Amino acid sequence: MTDAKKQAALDYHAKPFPGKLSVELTKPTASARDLSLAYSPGVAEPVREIANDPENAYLYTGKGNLVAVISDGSAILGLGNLGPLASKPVMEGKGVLFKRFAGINSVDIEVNAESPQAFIDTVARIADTWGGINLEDIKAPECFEIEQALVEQCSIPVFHDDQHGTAIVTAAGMLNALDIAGKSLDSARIVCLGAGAAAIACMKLLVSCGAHPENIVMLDRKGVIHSGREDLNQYKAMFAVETDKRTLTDAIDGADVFVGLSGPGLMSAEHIRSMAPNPVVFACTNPDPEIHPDLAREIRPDVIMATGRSDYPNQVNNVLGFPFIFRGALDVRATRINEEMKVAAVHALKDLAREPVPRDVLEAYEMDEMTFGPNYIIPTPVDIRLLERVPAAVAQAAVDSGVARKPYPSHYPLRSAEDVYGI
Ligand SMILES: NC(=O)C1=CN([C@@H]2O[C@H](COP(=O)(O)OP(=O)(O)OC[C@H]3O[C@@H](n4cnc5c(N)ncnc54)[C@H](OP(=O)(O)O)[C@@H]3O)[C@@H](O)[C@H]2O)C=CC1
Ligand SMILES: CC(=O)C(=O)O
Ligand SMILES: [Mg+2]
Repeated sequence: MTDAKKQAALDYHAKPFPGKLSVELTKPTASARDLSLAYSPGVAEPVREIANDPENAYLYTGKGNLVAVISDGSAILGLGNLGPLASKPVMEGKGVLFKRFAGINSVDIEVNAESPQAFIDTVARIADTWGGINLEDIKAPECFEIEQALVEQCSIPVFHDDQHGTAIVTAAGMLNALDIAGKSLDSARIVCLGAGAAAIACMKLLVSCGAHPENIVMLDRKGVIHSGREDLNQYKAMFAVETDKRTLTDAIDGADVFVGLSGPGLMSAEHIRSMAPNPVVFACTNPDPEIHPDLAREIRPDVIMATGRSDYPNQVNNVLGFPFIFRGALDVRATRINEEMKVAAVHALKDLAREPVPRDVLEAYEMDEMTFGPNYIIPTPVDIRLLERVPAAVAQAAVDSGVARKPYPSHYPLRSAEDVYGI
């Protein structure tokens, strides 16, 4: 970023007052009567009702439309382990996106935990008062153990966004990009740089969608994850292949697809030059991708290029996933976000990209045209149709797969993030 853009980003967060979120009141508080209902003595009535039946928390508190965004700051974007406090702008940012795109209230919680177990215990102890828990920017491999334990211990959806949100959006974009490139997932040769939270989940979901594990070469800091390595954790070991390739240079030669979920600037001009015709490059590290899109396009005019950023075409970023997935899950009071719900979200996102783009989206992006093709493989986050389609698909999948505690919402499809209660 230029110095001017860096300053603009700091000013945005600092002025006119610090931070990006605020709490608002939803009931009148002007009179003594109002206060006697909102607080003492009136507040005792819902307390008694909830003590009698915990389900009443959905009726008398904001629980049903409230998600906790929880991090330990151990993998903040691609910036690394900078700790809980430094993660707060990102977690507030996730809250902004929950509210802006899906009308979901959220509070960020940054946990200073000395171990995965301490983190699990902290979250498990507060879980009951939320509608859902969005885990964010927790590094691998700890994130896998943390998420699994919390899914098992909690009766509300627990979703590690960097794993599943990223994987859902990547899979949707990938299916479209390969289609545009005249290729298919089941025969594509895929290189994944990174073997952490996002990378492992993305490759797992691509395999569920039709990619062949033997066509995937994954790399971590030590190079190619191959069957001869003895330093692999169980998650990386799932992707170990028999190969004599050892470096990114070896692996990328002739590859159809590059997925970067690793660190900035790790893909060189030589790497992209050596890829197969019509290469698909998802350089998804934030804020600075594995290769700059301008450089990628200059070297490979035939590339289908995506990044995690808002300021270039094809934003493959979990912002297209978590607000809408939680919307659907909350609205049917799902006990978890299962594979069926994730796959439903993939297809809703993928299919929407193939429809004509509304004028207000073009205006928001200052474009005359966005048409399904190399520069438009996935919808943009401001597309209101996401709120209509993705929660509906997720909610239906939750009902069909038996994890919904309420029927498919009668007020669906949703038309506005300001009107999500169906009142
Ligand atoms: N666009 C999007 O929506 C999203 C993008 N991301 C991006 O993905 C990246 C990873 O995030 P996440 O999975 O949560 O983090 P993790 O810490 O869980 O994983 C990071 C992975 O990157 C690997 N890595 C780091 N540096 C290098 C390197 N020089 N060469 C090869 N591999 C390297 C690490 O290797 P090792 O295992 O050896 O340490 C590790 O496997 C971040 O940059 C983040 O911004 C994440 C989520 C969403
Ligand atoms: C987008 C996101 O969640 C990340 O880069 O970590
Ligand atoms: Mg993240």
